[in-house]
Amino acid sequence: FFAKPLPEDRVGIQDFVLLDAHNSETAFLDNLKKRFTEDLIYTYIGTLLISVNPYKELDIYTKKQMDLYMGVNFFELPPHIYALADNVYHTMLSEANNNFILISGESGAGKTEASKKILQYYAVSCPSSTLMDTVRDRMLMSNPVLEAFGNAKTMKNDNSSRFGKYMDIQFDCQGDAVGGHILSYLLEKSRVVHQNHGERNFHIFYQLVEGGEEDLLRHLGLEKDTKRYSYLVQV
Ligand SMILES: Nc1ncnc2c1ncn2[C@@H]1O[C@H](COP(=O)(O)OP(=O)(O)OP(=O)(O)O)[C@@H](O)[C@H]1O
Repeated sequence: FFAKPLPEDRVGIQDFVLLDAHNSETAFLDNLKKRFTEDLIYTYIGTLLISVNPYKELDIYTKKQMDLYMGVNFFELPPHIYALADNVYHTMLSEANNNFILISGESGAGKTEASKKILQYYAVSCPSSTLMDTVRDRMLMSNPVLEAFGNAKTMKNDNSSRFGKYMDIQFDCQGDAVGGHILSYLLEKSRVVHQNHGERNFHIFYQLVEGGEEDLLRHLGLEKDTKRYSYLVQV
């Protein structure tokens, strides 16, 4: 018998709880930096997950990685967002209670991407039924629409969410997803008429003007040239 091969992760300390200098900010940051330079972007503080944005595609979100983390004890494998997602799911089922994942960080930290990784993980790992597929498709496929209307390029992030998002997935006692909600709040409406220097309006306006079909543009009285519209070319 062969044990599942563990991904390499022997850089620094995987869990800050084990850091000797536990009240030293420098030691904390050094550990994060050391791991980050080896493309290890995740580190735990107990059950809390710290993620550092790599700003490049890493080979850590494959189906193989998902399989590795499915149903495995939280601390058994190197820190990963899949471990967190899996742990929350199983805790919910075993405790028959609501559970939540709170994602926070400054603009560009990777919150939106993290939420998408979690959804993708559930899409693959949760039991599948026709209803589940519908829920899954709606949760996953609503993202591009929400991002078109609610995201914009800012100085910090080319795809910055300019609204808060609350998302819930409802599961039955078997662990099948049976429904969900996505609520948006505090949309930065002022961006429609004013953007700071170097920033852009919501993606949808450019997508419409540049990518809209001729008939639609004619119907809306628009021309295929974003430079004609002052709300789209503020400097
Ligand atoms: N895990 C990741 N792997 C690779 N690239 C990432 C990852 N997370 C984030 N990025 C990159 O960083 C960019 C910004 O991330 P994201 O939009 O998730 O930030 P955010 O915290 O939601 O920002 P905002 O608060 O402005 O919406 C992404 O468009 C992507 O290019």
